[in-house]
Amino acid sequence: MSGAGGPDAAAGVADTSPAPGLEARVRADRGEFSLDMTLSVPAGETVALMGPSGAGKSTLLGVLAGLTGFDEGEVRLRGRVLDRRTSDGSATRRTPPAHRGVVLLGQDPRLFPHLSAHDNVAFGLRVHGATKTAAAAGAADWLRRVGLAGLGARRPAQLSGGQQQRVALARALATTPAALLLDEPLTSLDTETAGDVRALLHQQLAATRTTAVVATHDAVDAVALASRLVVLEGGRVTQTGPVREVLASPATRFAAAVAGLNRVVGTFEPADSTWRAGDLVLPHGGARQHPSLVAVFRPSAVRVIDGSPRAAGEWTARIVRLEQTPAGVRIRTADPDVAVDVAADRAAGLTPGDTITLRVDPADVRLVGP
Ligand SMILES: Nc1ncnc2c1ncn2[C@@H]1O[C@H](COP(=O)(O)OP(=O)(O)OP(=O)(O)O)[C@@H](O)[C@H]1O
Repeated sequence: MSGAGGPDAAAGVADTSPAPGLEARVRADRGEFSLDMTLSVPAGETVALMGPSGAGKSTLLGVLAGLTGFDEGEVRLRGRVLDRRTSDGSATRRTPPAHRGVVLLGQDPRLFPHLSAHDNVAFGLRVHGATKTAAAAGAADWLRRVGLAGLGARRPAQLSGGQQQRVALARALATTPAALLLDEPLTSLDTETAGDVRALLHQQLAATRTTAVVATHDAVDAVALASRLVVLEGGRVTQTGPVREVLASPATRFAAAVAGLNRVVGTFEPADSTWRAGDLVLPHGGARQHPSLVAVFRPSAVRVIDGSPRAAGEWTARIVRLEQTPAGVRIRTADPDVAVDVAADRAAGLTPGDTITLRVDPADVRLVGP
């Protein structure tokens, strides 16, 4: 998208950079924990934010919403500086939450319990200056858009969790925020309801071209809602890129776990053009001779076989843990640390400490850079 109207356009210089959406450079110190990162969400796009518990996702969203202070950095929206703080604290700018054009929607819909669904949405519009008539019409229109036409008279207590989240979404989007922040918005919903609300979110974010950040623990949310994924660990960005690229080539154990993949760090042996990690040896074309390469493969691509290893891709491993999964059993092994998904009957009789022989077809393994 061109930056027509920006300073370069005024000077007659073609500007091919994306229109500025939400941009932040934030350092926030919280005793033992510090958040130190940059974030850039082009206008109209959705970025997913994933990280383990305590990584700093909520802290970042709080900073962006103006609810949480930070120690150094800047938050900009549509090119306008909302907050700025230098390390010595001498130059600060602070825009209060109500004047930022940013809406934060969390797990809890936070509806007014004494107001009907319709009035909850209309209230948001009234606060933003709509007349009573316009607010009523807007509320009715938005309740229809989120699939709640006919339920406007109900109070939150008379709605299911998913319906309440739809009302909260209608209330948030009705005011056409410059940025929408979603903090695990589907976590408290059952799988089927979460799927419905996820589809609605996707549809409405796309239709309204709202600049959005969605913090989530679920890769399905990232794939369904976002164009880019930012992985945050220990207050630092460990990987960022198009969602599917990050999930296909996870740079950390956390990102691999999110993608449901094994990520095994090994070494390239130029002498025999192999890649190895412990007893796992795979043929290697030698095209990318990094000293340390990462093998990425699905837990379901690994088989437990009888006998001793005889070929490339077969190795012995010690079981450290057995986890029940809906589809069977996940076997965890050490040196290298690998997850293996097998049917329940294949895992019968196995216990932690046992040694087993495993096999992965080298064709099912992708060797990626370190
Ligand atoms: N006011 C505070 N004072 C001290 N530490 C804090 C404060 N707020 C947050 N923290 C710490 O900051 C870290 C990041 O917390 P945050 O809630 O942002 O993580 P998160 O990624 O959102 O986690 P979760 O996925 O569990 O919600 C945690 O270690 C937390 O204990």
